[in-house]
Amino acid sequence: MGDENDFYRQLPKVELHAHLNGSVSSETIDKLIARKPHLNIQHSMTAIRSGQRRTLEECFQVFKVIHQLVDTEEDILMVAKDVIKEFADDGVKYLELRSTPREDPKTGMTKRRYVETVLGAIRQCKEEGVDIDVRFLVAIDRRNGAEVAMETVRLAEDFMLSSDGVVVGLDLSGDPTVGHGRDFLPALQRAKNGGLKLALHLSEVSSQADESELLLDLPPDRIGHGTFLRTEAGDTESLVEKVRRNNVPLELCLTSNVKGQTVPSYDKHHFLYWYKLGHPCVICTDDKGVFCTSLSQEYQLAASTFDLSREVMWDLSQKAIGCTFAPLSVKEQLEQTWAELKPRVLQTPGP
Ligand SMILES: CNc1ncnc2c1ncn2[C@@H]1O[C@H](COP(=O)(O)O)[C@@H](O)[C@H]1O
Ligand SMILES: [Zn+2]
Repeated sequence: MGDENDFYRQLPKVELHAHLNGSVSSETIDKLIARKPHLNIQHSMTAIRSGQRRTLEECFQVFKVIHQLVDTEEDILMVAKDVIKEFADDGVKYLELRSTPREDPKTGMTKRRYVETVLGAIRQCKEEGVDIDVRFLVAIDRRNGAEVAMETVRLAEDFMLSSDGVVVGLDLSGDPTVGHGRDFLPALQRAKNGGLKLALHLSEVSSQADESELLLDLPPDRIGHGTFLRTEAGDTESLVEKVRRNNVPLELCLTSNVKGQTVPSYDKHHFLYWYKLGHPCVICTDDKGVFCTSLSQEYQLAASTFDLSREVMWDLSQKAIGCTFAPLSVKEQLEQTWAELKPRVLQTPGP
């Protein structure tokens, strides 16, 4: 009798929505705390455990604490390598990591060095033979405004051309209650014209209808969360219709949304709505460290909540390949990997 945990760990998976500093495991947090005892940071300040919930605002406080712990090149290298290896151990074959470049005059960190360090971690994991293909999305934190956003786009453009295909796109994230998407339109438009793919957090909270309406016209290449797309009415065409017309895949993160209280319970998660429409949906973790989860756990949770079979979950993980920002040759390789693993993983007897 196949154990469900084992099945979901062995299921080959694609992770497309993972914030680097939100993905730091408690083991890595231990190492960081040991490096910086003077900060007096406790474990309870960096993670939201099972059964616990926080407002989204409180979640953003947690990131500030983690950022204090991760403020040198050495920290970033360690964090990125640990996170990549943890995803690989969890059966993730292809990962798109995202992170906001930070500078810190105290440690001498620059935004360019920040990105170079993450790319260095990706390279080292590859050299060490870690069985995972990793790409990077440069993140814009909406809190930092339009000017910084444009700077970030320029940085991303540089790396897109010099990183051997590792930097593939841009993310718009950060506290959704801060700022307005219209301020980021010029930067996002420029990025898109320059060939960067766009993964945008959209309608993570209610009251973002105007912004989503505007940003959906870009259109983005993928949408993070889209929790309130369904209920917010647009002016002319509904937001749902716009998303469907452009066939923009959704990155859906069950635990993140429930623990962050933008979705009242797992069974009310908008996954089911979009899945039933036959719309491309990719299950993701968002912040596996902060929300104490893993991608295999998220797949298992979706399966148990919505009563989906192993075959259905296999299809979901396979369809995610088509939603990656990887070049066609990589997508074909991944399809090959899925095909090779299928008989062994799927056809072992279930419960
Ligand atoms: C919970 N839902 C969410 N909504 C919006 N943005 C989020 C997020 N979770 C994480 N981030 C974004 O990712 C940063 C941490 O990783 P990096 O320092 O970039 O690696 C946060 O500061 C925030 O900007
Ligand atoms: Zn996110």
